[in-house]
Amino acid sequence: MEKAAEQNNKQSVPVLPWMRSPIDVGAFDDCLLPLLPFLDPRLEVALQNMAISSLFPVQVAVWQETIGPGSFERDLCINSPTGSGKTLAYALPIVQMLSTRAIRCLRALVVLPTRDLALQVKEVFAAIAPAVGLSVGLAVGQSSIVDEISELVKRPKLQAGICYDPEALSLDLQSSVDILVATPGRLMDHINSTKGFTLEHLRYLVVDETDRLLREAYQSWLPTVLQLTRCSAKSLFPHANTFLPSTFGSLKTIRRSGVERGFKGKSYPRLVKMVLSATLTQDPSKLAQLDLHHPLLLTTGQRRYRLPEQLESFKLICESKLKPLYLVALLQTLQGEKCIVFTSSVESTHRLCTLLNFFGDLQIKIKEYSGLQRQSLRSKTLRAFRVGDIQVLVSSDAMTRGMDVDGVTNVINYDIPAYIKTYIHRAGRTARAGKAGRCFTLLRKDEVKRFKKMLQKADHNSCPVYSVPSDSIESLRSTYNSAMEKLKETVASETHKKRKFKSSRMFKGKELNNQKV
Ligand SMILES: Nc1ncnc2c1ncn2[C@@H]1O[C@H](COP(=O)(O)OP(=O)(O)OP(=O)(O)O)[C@@H](O)[C@H]1O
Repeated sequence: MEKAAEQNNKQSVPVLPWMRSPIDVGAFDDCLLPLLPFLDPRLEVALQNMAISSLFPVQVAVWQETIGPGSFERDLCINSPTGSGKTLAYALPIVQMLSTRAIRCLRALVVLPTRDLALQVKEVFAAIAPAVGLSVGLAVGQSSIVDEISELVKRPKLQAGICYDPEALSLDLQSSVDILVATPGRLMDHINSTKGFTLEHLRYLVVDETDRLLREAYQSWLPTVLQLTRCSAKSLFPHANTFLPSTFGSLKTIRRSGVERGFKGKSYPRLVKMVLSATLTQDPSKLAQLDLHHPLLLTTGQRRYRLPEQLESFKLICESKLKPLYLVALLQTLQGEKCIVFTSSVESTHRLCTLLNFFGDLQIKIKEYSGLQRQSLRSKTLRAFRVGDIQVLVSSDAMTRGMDVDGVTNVINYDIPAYIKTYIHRAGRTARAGKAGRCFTLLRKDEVKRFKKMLQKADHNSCPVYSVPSDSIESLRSTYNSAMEKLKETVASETHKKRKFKSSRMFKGKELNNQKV
């Protein structure tokens, strides 16, 4: 026992020296808005309109390091549990800092791994930024690239009959947004091809869900952004010979080499980075990619992984083949409370959702949400789930990260997550913002030990068995058998359709190739 605990502790000692002396977010209390030093009164009103009357501890801690005495001098790495309010923790100080800007140009960029997540974060900025005259844009590929460009870049009004120099025109393009929330792919599209889209004035870069974003290269977006925001002789006075509006009035934003102590070789004002996750990586090689300046870690307590305090975990132990029955019985006891059921793959998400919908008398609206679906369908499902038209969402891990849906009181792991990180992100869809929530995990007997060990990594030692009455399982058997029959038929017909579709596409492809020859 002791040996295991010792090993766990050893694992949690970070390799990087700066990670060993973090700011403990746990030492902060909530802070009522009127008591928050330097808060712009216009932002206070905007927050009140969002029904926010005080800031959460992580938000107070970040405020201290940005608007407070910390003055954005260090890059911030924020490791704080799911639902603790990380979005506002970075959005509020950025908006407050930019509230005094004279000329509109792109000064803050927030990058997130998925469209739905980017949309959600944009909503938070959109609720506060207009109060101080700032505008927020979204680059996620939701609309056509042409529409997106017209929202991000302002074109000069041209008068008919006058001949314009195209070179001069492209210099006149200006950003329509101060803050941009983007997914990496669309960001790269704009960097590569949108005239007038520039990162030369960027002052804040937020990498939300950092460990997920660092796991994949996403068209090398990070090295590209870092390269474009690095100081160079050219970026010192980019258009020295032209009288651009951007060189007037916004001199503060022009990058120049700093001579201040600690800033040698860095541009100044340097690009401030804020990186966040509920399971922030401690891997030095991954963090090195971010090129952090004198980083400061903000984390809650000693443990690397933490679950929300209000989360209760339960396990349901059953044979593999009885899992659907236990799930249905559990859903019945939850009586239509908002619930997310997680599976291990997009295929099993589809199968499970189809099967559940064959249990005719459940009287619960159940839909799937997975990476297999078109984005538009996924967003539609999510909207319906938000407003309560759907009560149960069966999801693959596409849903695990960051999604904030009000009123989700239960999370069910139909399949045991492979890692504690996955458990944290799944379970974290409930028990958010200090509210209560429950996470149920269906387990085979032989999985119980592994599951217990996994939860210990997050210091989560209480996970009692949740018993489903055996008579409710028995009463479901006949419905289950007929639902399974229907599922088999549906799967067979879908496989047949897929094959037909595939072969018709191959045939069309061959025809096209023959035409080319
Ligand atoms: N100061 C506050 N007062 C009341 N509610 C708040 C406050 N700050 C944030 N919230 C609410 O708390 C919820 C969780 O916030 P947020 O999505 O930022 O959490 P998070 O830490 O980013 O979680 P995750 O790690 O899952 O992404 C949201 O519904 C948000 O509106």
